[in-house]
Amino acid sequence: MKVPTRNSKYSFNLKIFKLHNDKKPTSPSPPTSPVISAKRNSWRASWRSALGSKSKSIAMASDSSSDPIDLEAEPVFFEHSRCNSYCSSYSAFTELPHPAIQIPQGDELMSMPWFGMDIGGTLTKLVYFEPKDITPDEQDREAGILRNIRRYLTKNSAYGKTGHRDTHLQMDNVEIRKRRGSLHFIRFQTTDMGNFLSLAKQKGMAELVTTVCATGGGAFKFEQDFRDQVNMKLAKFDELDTLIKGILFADLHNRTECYYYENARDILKSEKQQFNFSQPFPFILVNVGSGVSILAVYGPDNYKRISGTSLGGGTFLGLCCLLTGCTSFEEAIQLATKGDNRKVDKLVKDIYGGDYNRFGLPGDLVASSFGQMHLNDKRVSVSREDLANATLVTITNNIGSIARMCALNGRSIGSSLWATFCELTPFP
Ligand SMILES: Nc1ncnc2c1ncn2[C@@H]1O[C@H](COP(=O)(O)OP(=O)(O)O)[C@@H](O)[C@H]1O
Ligand SMILES: CC(C)(COP(=O)(O)O)[C@@H](O)C(=O)NCCC(=O)O
Repeated sequence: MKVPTRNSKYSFNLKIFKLHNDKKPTSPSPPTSPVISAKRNSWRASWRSALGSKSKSIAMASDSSSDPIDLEAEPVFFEHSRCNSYCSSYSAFTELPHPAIQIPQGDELMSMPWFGMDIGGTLTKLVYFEPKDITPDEQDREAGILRNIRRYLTKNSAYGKTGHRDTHLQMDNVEIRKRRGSLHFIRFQTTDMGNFLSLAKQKGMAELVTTVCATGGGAFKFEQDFRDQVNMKLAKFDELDTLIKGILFADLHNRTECYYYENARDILKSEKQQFNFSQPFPFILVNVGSGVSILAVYGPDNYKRISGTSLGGGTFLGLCCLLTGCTSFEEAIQLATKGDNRKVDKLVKDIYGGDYNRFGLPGDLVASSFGQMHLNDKRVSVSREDLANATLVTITNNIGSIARMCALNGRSIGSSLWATFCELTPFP
């Protein structure tokens, strides 16, 4: 994967690295396409019925185990916030819980308001379902507190010091558990959890909400705080299980969610294009949060966490703050947009004087990230923007390389750890 290095509008949204089989199949041949699409679409049927959707789909036994993974294909992406960070949270209340998860009985999860939370290492993502099909009768019966919460969340886009509603991500006309309404996406710094709990208490949430579906490490870390401060129980769902379900949910409700870059290798010609994610399995999912988890996904309920790296979004932000003195992600990205990593990194041509032809390494390829920064004259001439850009390129290139290595290892290493992966990937 090549990450844009200059003159491009950055957003840190590399979350899904799709290694898809859009290219000609290699030996052995996969089934003919009608069979593939019927099989691959089978997850949609069960998904739709779980969500109570009326749309028709092909219902067949799910088995995508013969699908190859094309290692040469370009990665595809989902918009960062809606489908990735937030998907854990909204899938929590759209999906049935894992059998091992203790879910409260009765109406605790069914009564409004409906919230889902993903409490990550950096950001907490809160999803609120606003019912839009409230009958006059229901409106009369609606408790004052519930109405106030609804109004407070939907009329504002900033809450407390760091709370922010991403209005551009809002999903309207969504059907969940036979109710129709909008999904609102709110985020705040996880370090602000204390303030969030105070605000929740102040708005009367504690009197109305007894259980909230939650994913992410913070669902464990803050469980007791929720109980003690707002008398709320957390129904915990695993973040990676729900991540996959959330992606499928988002794609089902918004077919333009998944995209890739055409001509990705040429930044001037590269163009964002919609990607058809209707036949998704198998794929490699790279979930870039504070750290990075890499999953091989074979079906909605069939995946493995095959690798990870501690060099993730948190590293980009942390290093940028250290190197440039910036204090927010937005600032870091702004700086990176204007910088030039070539003033910081050592390129192949800085070493070879041009391309390293024998192994196909172009002169413009980064040979050594930050490789010029040991030289005083280079150090004094770089800008904060260049340093931010080089940090972004370092982190994203590294994630891309690891993701690709994971796929390649799957082709060549036949260990038990990789058993399913190898089985699903007919390696030539
Ligand atoms: N507004 C923001 N504030 C902080 N980090 C952000 C923001 N927008 C994007 N990010 C990036 O996203 C990363 C967090 O991603 P996320 O998926 O929410 O991870 P986590 O679940 O670990 O909190 C940060 O480390 C940062 O690189
Ligand atoms: C521990 C995590 C799953 C937590 O998820 P996050 O809050 O970063 O989204 C993730 O940070 C991770 O996979 N870190 C990499 C650990 C490793 O394999 O080196």
